[in-house]
Amino acid sequence: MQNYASEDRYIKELDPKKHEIALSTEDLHVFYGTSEAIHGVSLPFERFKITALIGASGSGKSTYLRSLNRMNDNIEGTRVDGKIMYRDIDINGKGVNVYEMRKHIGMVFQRPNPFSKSIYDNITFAPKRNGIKNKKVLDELVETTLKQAALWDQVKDQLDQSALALSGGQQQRLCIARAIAMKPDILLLDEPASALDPISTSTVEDTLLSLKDHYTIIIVTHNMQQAGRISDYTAFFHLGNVLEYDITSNVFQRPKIQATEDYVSGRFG
Ligand SMILES: Nc1ncnc2c1ncn2[C@@H]1O[C@H](COP(=O)(O)OP(=O)(O)OP(=O)(O)O)[C@@H](O)[C@H]1O
Repeated sequence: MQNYASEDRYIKELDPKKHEIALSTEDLHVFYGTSEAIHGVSLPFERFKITALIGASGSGKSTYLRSLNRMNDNIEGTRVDGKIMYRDIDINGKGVNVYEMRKHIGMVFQRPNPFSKSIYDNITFAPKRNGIKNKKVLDELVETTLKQAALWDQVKDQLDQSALALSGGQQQRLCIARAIAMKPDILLLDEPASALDPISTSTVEDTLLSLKDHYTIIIVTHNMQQAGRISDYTAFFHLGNVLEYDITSNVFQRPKIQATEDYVSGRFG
């Protein structure tokens, strides 16, 4: 792979008076043992917008995404330095209740991973553990979240059936519904459509577009067309650095950095 200079970069500044920033990182470094996978990334994530993280395999997208709600804490030997600012709190700091924080910053993984339970129980599992016991409230939560995830019409008569009997695309939308049942502010998605067929992919994309009225979404994707279709901002990762961050149409149509142009035009990746 061509070696581009990491100093040659363009990171669009967002004026905090005009753009409400829901989450940001400041000089974030991630190490696996002694190996540094993320080299000081500073990015803002605007509220109620979709930001796509793109870049070749191994460029650090998933590592960075996982840091945003401290999923890397679960990987032994991992160290994360730098700030992750959420509502004026550095959630990478000591003393943060990670369980509480993840209620605000939820995650959906690449492979649909519903629990081996009914559709209804998948949605209500975490809210119940969180103290919601009222059946009417839980019923409403199931209906609202399944509607938001564009799944209600297909499953409303089979809520007691196993989630594992759903198609891959339906399972992924159930996982999105399960994540939003905790009413997070921010949704992190790691290639949520890469295991799906084109029709299911398109439904998941429509779901994400409708969700951005209520959620700030950060999505890792290998699919350039998908980033172009759904995201407002795009960050281009290369060897653990972000070389370009801008409005998506600029990144794809008027990239400022040669590496970005080469990547989005398919010259490497
Ligand atoms: N658990 C781990 N332990 C050690 N190194 C890791 C681990 N996970 C990722 N890495 C390394 O960190 C770097 C970034 O990987 P990461 O998976 O974040 O990239 P990516 O851009 O998401 O790639 P892909 O698109 O293939 O998922 C790579 O060099 C990878 O080998």
